[in-house]
Amino acid sequence: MEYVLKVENLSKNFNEIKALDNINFDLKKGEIHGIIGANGSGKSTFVNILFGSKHIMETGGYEGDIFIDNIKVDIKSTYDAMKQGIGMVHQELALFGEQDISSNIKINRENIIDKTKLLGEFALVDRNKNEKDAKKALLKVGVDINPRIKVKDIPTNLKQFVEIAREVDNDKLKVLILDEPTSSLNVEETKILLSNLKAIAETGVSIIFISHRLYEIVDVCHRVTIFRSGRVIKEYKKEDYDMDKMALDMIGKEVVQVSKERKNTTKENILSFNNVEVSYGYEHYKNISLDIKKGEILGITGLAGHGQEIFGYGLMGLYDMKGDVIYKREKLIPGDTNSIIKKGIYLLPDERKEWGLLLNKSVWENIVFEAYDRQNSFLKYPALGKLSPLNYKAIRKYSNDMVEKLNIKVRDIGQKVSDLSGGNQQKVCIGRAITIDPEVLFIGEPTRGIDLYSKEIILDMLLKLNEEKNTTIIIFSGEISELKRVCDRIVVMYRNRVFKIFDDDFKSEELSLALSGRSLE
Ligand SMILES: Nc1ncnc2c1ncn2[C@@H]1O[C@H](COP(=O)(O)OP(=O)(O)OP(=O)(O)O)[C@@H](O)[C@H]1O
Repeated sequence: MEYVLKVENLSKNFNEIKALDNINFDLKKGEIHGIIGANGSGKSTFVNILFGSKHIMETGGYEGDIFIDNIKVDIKSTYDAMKQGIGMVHQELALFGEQDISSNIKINRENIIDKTKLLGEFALVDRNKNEKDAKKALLKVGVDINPRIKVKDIPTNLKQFVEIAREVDNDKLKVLILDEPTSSLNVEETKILLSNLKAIAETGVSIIFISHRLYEIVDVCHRVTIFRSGRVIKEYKKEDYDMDKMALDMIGKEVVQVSKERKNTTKENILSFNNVEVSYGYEHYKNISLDIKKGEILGITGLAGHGQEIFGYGLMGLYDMKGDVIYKREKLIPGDTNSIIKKGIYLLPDERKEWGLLLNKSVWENIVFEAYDRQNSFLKYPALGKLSPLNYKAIRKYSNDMVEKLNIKVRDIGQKVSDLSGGNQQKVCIGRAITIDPEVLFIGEPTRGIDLYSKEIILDMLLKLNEEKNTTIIIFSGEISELKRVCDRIVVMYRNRVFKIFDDDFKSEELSLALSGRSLE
């Protein structure tokens, strides 16, 4: 059997945490090999080792052997990995926003105009050829966009395609590692990417594919390896795929899906957007109106790039919003974030880099700091305000409870957030939002990058927050099946406007049609 990559007895410790324990893994030429596992099960650590990531070396390296084309290799840096033909797209995107798409794709592989034709020693970048190459690579991954556009002006879903195109442009690429490449893509874009990955694999490139979406894994992968607590629990061949069994292997117990009994009948609006205008980059939204009802869970959905995030982002100043916004009969100034938060509205954006996590601080500090900072919570002597010392006993109890309730995988609440897996960092953010206890909570893609067990825990927490505290929750997300389970109403955005609002029959064919701007009539 022709293995392009083989891994034997790979282990990795982060101090006392055993992130990987004797992993054996192989990858055939032209194979798409899926890796699945709960948050914190070691998937990213595994691929970070293969890609020579800096933080692996800085934390003592790894044990075990890695073979490329049957030759043992020592991967100590990203450079070593790239020399072996390994390319990787991380969970957190790494592009240069101020540069155009083609410069990002051709980075370190720029075409140079023949020096002999030039005076002097310096070489000139051949922009035309770069753009042609970039266009070719983009088409290979399934998108047709102008490579001259600056990366900062394209939405996250397109950035994901640009990053993959950057790796695919490398004609020495043997192994392509994709860590949750579809988490910011909608159903259509995911289909496009998956079918193009299949075509790329057919050209002989081998792919390691990490995802929390089982249906994608079984669609695109020839083989799947399941990680649990840093170990390989099982390997599935395509003919043996069974999603229920795979889920059970991954989590170690059955997952029960939560859902809401819809009963919100209030007519009272808590927050209204009246003919507002929103803009960012090249996008412009005009005359947008939406009433949000007190105590409801409102889902806002749409294909990526159609504006599901504009209300939360506009109100909190991440996008420019102008116009009339009324909160409990009072006029709000969009972008005046501090006073809006003080009034009881909070936003947890869908992009991780916007979360405002204090990466070098502990889990407990991240959970309580905003409530302490903005609301003087967790003080030993509340009457003294900020002069009071913190009530560490209460903080410890509260943070431990939150860690348990949200199933956050941590050594203890003193662990630095930067040391947590991506999914567990996300859960810390949700813990922070719950701690602030807002009256209105905007939350973007709350289950992105979250394993299928923890997804239910998060949705259940949101349901409880809504039921017990009557918090109005606005979830903007592309995960329609989840919205259907937990929302009172669902707004479908299409081409920069509110296309339709559904308040009863979520099963209707109309909801799917609305996503592409169509209706039954
Ligand atoms: N730099 C680090 N220092 C300490 N512990 C770390 C560090 N990086 C990762 N870990 C720990 O290693 C374990 C595996 O994390 P890893 O990121 O590989 O999980 P994952 O399966 O990719 O999770 P997710 O699905 O959430 O992305 C976790 O317990 C995590 O807290």
